[in-house]
Amino acid sequence: MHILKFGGTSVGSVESIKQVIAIIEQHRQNDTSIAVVFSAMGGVTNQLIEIGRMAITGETDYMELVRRIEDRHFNIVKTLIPVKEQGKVVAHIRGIINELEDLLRGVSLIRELTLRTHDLITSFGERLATTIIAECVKSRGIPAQFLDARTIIKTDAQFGQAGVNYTLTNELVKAHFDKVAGTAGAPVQLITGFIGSTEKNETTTLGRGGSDYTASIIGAALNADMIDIWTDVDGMMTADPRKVPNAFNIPTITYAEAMELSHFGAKVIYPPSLQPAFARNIPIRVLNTFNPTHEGTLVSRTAERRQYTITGISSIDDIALVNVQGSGMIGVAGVSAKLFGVLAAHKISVILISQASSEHSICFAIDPRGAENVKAVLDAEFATEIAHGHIDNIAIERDLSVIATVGEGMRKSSGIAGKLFSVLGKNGVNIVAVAQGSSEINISVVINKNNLSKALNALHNIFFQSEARVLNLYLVGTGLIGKTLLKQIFDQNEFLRTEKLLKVCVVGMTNTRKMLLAPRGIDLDSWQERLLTEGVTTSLPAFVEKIKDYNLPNSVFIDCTSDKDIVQFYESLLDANISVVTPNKVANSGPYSEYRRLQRTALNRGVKFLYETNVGAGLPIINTVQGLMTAGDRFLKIEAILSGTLSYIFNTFRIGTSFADVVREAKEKGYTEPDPRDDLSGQDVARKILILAREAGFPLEPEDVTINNLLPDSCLSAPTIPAFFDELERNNAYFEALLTSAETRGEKLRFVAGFENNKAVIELRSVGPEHPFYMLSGSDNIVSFTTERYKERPLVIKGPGAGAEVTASGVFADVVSIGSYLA
Ligand SMILES: NC(=O)c1ccc[n+]([C@@H]2O[C@H](COP(=O)([O-])OP(=O)(O)OC[C@H]3O[C@@H](n4cnc5c(N)ncnc54)[C@H](O)[C@@H]3O)[C@@H](O)[C@H]2O)c1
Ligand SMILES: N[C@@H](CCO)C(=O)O
Ligand code: NA
Repeated sequence: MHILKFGGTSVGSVESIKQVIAIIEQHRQNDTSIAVVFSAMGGVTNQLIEIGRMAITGETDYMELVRRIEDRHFNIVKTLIPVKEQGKVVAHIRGIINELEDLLRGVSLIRELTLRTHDLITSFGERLATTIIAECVKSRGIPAQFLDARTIIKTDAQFGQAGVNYTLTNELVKAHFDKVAGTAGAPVQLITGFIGSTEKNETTTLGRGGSDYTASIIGAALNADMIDIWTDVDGMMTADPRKVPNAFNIPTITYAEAMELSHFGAKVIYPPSLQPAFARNIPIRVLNTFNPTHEGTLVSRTAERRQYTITGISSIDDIALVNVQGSGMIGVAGVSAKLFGVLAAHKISVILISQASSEHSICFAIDPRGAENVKAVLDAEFATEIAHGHIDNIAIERDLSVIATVGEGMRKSSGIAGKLFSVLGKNGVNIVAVAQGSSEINISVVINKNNLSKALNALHNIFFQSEARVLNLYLVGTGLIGKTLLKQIFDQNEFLRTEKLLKVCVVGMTNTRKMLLAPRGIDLDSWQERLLTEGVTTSLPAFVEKIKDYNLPNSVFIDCTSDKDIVQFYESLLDANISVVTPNKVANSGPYSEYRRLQRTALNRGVKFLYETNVGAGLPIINTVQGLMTAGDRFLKIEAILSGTLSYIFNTFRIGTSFADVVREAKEKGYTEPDPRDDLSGQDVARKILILAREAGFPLEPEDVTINNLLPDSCLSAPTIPAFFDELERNNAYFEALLTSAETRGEKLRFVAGFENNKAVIELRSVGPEHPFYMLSGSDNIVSFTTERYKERPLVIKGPGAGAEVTASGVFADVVSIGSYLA
């Protein structure tokens, strides 16, 4: 025997009832013997409750609502039953509605609605729906029979949520089905869900999940092979898809997991109502009436081997936490008995409990709507203890949520809690309380409500690993480097997704004119167009505020400008657990205290502040210095060529050519700063040697760097970039003289930065063929580190140190390393 149960949405309309009939026919063709349980048409139960309420207050409009219910049912008859049979069925329905109307007249006369009558009124929903569907099924030539569950399910008289008398019920169910099996054609039993009756034949209802309960009771009594719960979603999902867009179907789940998940708000099934079936080890499938070929979710005692260590993540979005603490609780037996005794006596349901072994405090989560009441109750109950100072005031904390991570795979497997806390920590989600039962299949954490969506998505992303981890990027600056970076991300996305399980998603971008924020991602093959058409006027403060508002997990802010004002936002971004990656040197080359503060903030927040491209573009210079420092080496001396622009210029400039033209070429090749005066003045190199010295452990200030000027004063003071180029033209002889003097000695011009004995000096030198800096070409940078461990021969890094591709690539590598760190 196979039991099918169809919920309210499955029997809510003509179309869905057609689906239901098709599913029943399918089973008949497969020759399975079935019994089918139905809920009321979607919305009807609530309408009946409303009608009852109106009837007691004497409002007569309730008849209007009754008419609407009647029309909805008649409409099914008219569309799904052949005309010649309609009269009989309409009369039948009319008869049932008349009974309801008589009952309501009684209620409105005596102005009283007992729970008993309330149950009777709501029973009409299932009775009407099942009657009609039975007629529809029969009219299709399928042998079928309407079965009023009140004749087989016997309960006590606790109206509203009646307790089932299993002994009697099981006997009646078996007897009925035995009799049916002996009847010619063995008609399919179409059964009203939700209702039963007392021994005195008074109508009762079975409470929440009532029709599932009916299916479960009958299935258990008949020892069914399977129970199918047909609903309007493809089974249970790994998380609520409204909160976690990447949630997906769970193919198999255990009873225990289903129970844990549903307690935390996964509403597809209500497992307590399936208890009779669980007890008999009857598998249950959750299926979609509107997508009947989908495999849905199989709920059974053991789940098959899983791909993931956890099964699902669920949440209760709004809870309050009550904290009872005080020195008088330590080592005193009976405090918790008293506490929870009082809560039970006041019918206060506790969602989660946590007590640390110090016994100094107990906290528990409750529905926030009851918080005031709980406080009053506990204040009264513990008045003496509070007065004597044994217990502090009862404290209530609100605006919290609880997230449950559930799965049999967590049992006896280490590292899961570690992963969970680490992900939340790296995303700046503070954990207010924690609970894990010894069953180990549920770890629950209480967090601030405003972090709920971020936490759910971050956890889902990390635990369901076959899905790539998402990095959310915000890019400021879509100039040379920014644009190249976007192109590189676009080209590399597929590789990152498949090989590194990393999904890099650009969710915001801005330049000086427009900004665009799209939490669902911006397509990188058309970002220019989108920024132009959908972007709004740039406001950096607004951009940063939005980033914080979105509160997306694994967020990275990328500053691809040379702007001085953006830097002020870094700290607050890091503070909000957003990593920062930048080729912009401004932040790291201001006062030492600011440099230090950013480092500290990132460290304290567990996020990253990365700037490899501050020195030597994509060359691994910063990482190398940091590596040596971490391993305890000590820096003695740094000597370097750190300007790609100046390297290119002195490798290209010849007597008889224009120095200004060579500078223009460097700019066109993408080597110069947005303002090339920064390169030629030595400012850019000064910043770099300052940053290197700081990374090497020396707290240098900008004024500790001496720049021996390369340029004549008139060039240095040029007010605009065009004026600067004019001055370069005018001073061509000066640059030729420099070059000639070097060449006559057989040497080359090199703009060298040196750091030794706490002093940094930058100057133009001419070096001979024996010098390691002689053999450089193009935009090459070179840096030579003399350290305690690299003393005899220095550690040298050399290669192109400027240009769009190599710089963007260095920024990209920083971004990807954050992806690995967060994983
Ligand atoms: N070119 C290189 O080889 C190289 C190497 C290493 C580091 N860098 C650094 O990369 C950074 C970017 O250089 P680039 O050549 O791409 O510059 P760019 O002038 O081409 O681009 C700068 C972008 O930033 C935007 N921008 C500037 N201020 C802004 C603000 N306040 N708000 C929003 N957007 C703003 C501009 O609109 C533009 O899109 C600089 O800090 C530079 O020092 C460059
Ligand atoms: N303008 C810089 C870019 C690299 O930081 C240079 O020429 O070296
Ligand atoms: Na670098």
